[in-house]
Amino acid sequence: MSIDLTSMIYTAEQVRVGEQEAAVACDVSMAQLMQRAAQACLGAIQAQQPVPASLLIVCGPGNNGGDGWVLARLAQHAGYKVQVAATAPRSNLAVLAAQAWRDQGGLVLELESLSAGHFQGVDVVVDAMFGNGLSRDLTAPFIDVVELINRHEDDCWILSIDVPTGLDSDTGVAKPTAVQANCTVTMIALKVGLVTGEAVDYCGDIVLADLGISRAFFRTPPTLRVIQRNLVSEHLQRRRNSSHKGNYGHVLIVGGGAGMSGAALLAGRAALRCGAGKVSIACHRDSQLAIATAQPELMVHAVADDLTALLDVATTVVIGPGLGQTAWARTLVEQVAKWQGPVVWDADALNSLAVAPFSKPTESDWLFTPHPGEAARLLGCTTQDVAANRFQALTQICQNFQAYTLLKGAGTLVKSPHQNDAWVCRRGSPALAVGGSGDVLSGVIGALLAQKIPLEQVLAIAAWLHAVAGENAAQRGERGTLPSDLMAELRALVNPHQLLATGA
Ligand SMILES: NC(=O)C1=CN([C@@H]2O[C@H](COP(=O)(O)OP(=O)(O)OC[C@H]3O[C@@H](n4cnc5c(N)ncnc54)[C@H](OP(=O)(O)O)[C@@H]3O)[C@@H](O)[C@H]2O)[C@@H](O)CC1
Ligand SMILES: Nc1ncnc2c1ncn2[C@@H]1O[C@H](COP(=O)(O)OP(=O)(O)O)[C@@H](O)[C@H]1O
Ligand SMILES: [K+]
Repeated sequence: MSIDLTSMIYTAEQVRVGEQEAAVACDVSMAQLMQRAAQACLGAIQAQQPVPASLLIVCGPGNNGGDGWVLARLAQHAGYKVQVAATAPRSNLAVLAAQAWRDQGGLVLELESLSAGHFQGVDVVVDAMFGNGLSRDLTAPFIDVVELINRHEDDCWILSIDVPTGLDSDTGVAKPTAVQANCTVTMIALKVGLVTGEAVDYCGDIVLADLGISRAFFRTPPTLRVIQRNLVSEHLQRRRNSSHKGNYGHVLIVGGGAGMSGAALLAGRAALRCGAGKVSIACHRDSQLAIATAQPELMVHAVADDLTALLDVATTVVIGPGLGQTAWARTLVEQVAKWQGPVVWDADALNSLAVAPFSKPTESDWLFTPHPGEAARLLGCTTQDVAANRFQALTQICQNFQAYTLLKGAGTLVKSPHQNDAWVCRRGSPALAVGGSGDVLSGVIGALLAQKIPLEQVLAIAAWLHAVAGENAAQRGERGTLPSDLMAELRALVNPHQLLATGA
């Protein structure tokens, strides 16, 4: 069976340990790996800029710099004009590679002396300062060089070797800034820090160079798996011709407090468009008319304080969209917390749990969909703490609340409380950065749960559908895309067997 290498994501430590074991298993030396790494970078440059382009290669002290030194030699042999700016090499391999460059007559500019003038006529800048060995925040001169490189992003094509310098390869956080690459050629495996959080602003196109040791390396189980289209199509089979609405569940959406009817409406619409058999809304009396008028297929109930009758007929509950934090909201949260069945907790329902948690009934399955702010409240930390290590925050919420958890934002992360596997969604668009997008997502999850998509997969599938719907809606203009625009896209995406033009 062939492995899709780009679907498995590892921590820096896993790569460090795994690459050494894999190299031994494949009888390849570290020096050979470095040679192959440089060769892979040369390939990426050749695909972008043919000879005789001009290259500026900026090398740091470790093996990332070593890759840069080897590349300098290979690129010059290939006919490129090469300048190297470097700090003194410290790792053994980098020392040897630097010497080989000098032996070939290559000149070297001190990193500290690098200035805007050196970028004149340069077509390609290669960032070989730090890779997965970045151990602390950047300081001078590296931070100045990163800023200098970024100032030339319009006139040069920027390639980062392994990881954009400054980006933490585990967390995707810039420390405190990072190279904004057009392309990152990453070695052996994709790293967590390349696919979540801020990383999407720095890496550009990511090219994976497996350096010929993948067959041994990929025995290591990954930290994250990339959510892929086939997971979605596997679980969204054609409907039986004889089926009826009773086969597709009954979603109850609890939300729509006074003045917040829109959020519940969006969640309800998304649940309908994703195939729920029936969708009811339990909302504040002030919101009832607006929701019922906007979408006749929704059954809209004004609830003063008692959800019993609605909970009795629901197969899935989504609580949170437009719920607010009033005493009314808290009464509803208390009742849903005792309900036995699958519950999606979103928005203010999560905030309510953060303030006063309930223990989950054993018969219930809870699914949490926090954005980083809500995640911080659940964990009693700051949003910055969550951003500093999204994967850790995800894992902690999962453990603390025994909830299937989806941490929102670019590179959405998903984890089950029962399995070690976690997922990352590499699809999506900043078009989704608008109020109401999250409400749509909670409706999608509710609909999928109602249709009996397994708990272990449901958040991953919903994240992918929502992200790709966002991408597709953004085709008509990223800025100004509305959550309402996702509905038609979702409808097409949840019918993969119909071969509609979904653009996915
Ligand atoms: N191993 C292999 O098989 C292969 C590895 N490959 C390549 O090697 C790269 C990993 O190499 P690496 O481990 O040497 O790490 P790297 O990123 O060069 O940096 C470490 C150096 O930087 C220093 N340093 C760190 N942070 C700093 C800071 N903020 N400011 C200043 N200094 C700082 C740190 O010093 P220290 O923390 O020890 O004081 C150390 O000297 C990997 O990304 C890939 O490109 C490929 O060739 C394929 C085969
Ligand atoms: N830049 C982005 N890239 C990918 N997805 C995004 C981006 N910005 C927002 N999203 C997605 O949009 C949704 C926003 O949800 P949320 O913050 O809860 O918004 P709201 O509460 O206003 O509905 C999440 O699913 C999030 O992952
Ligand atoms: K780098």
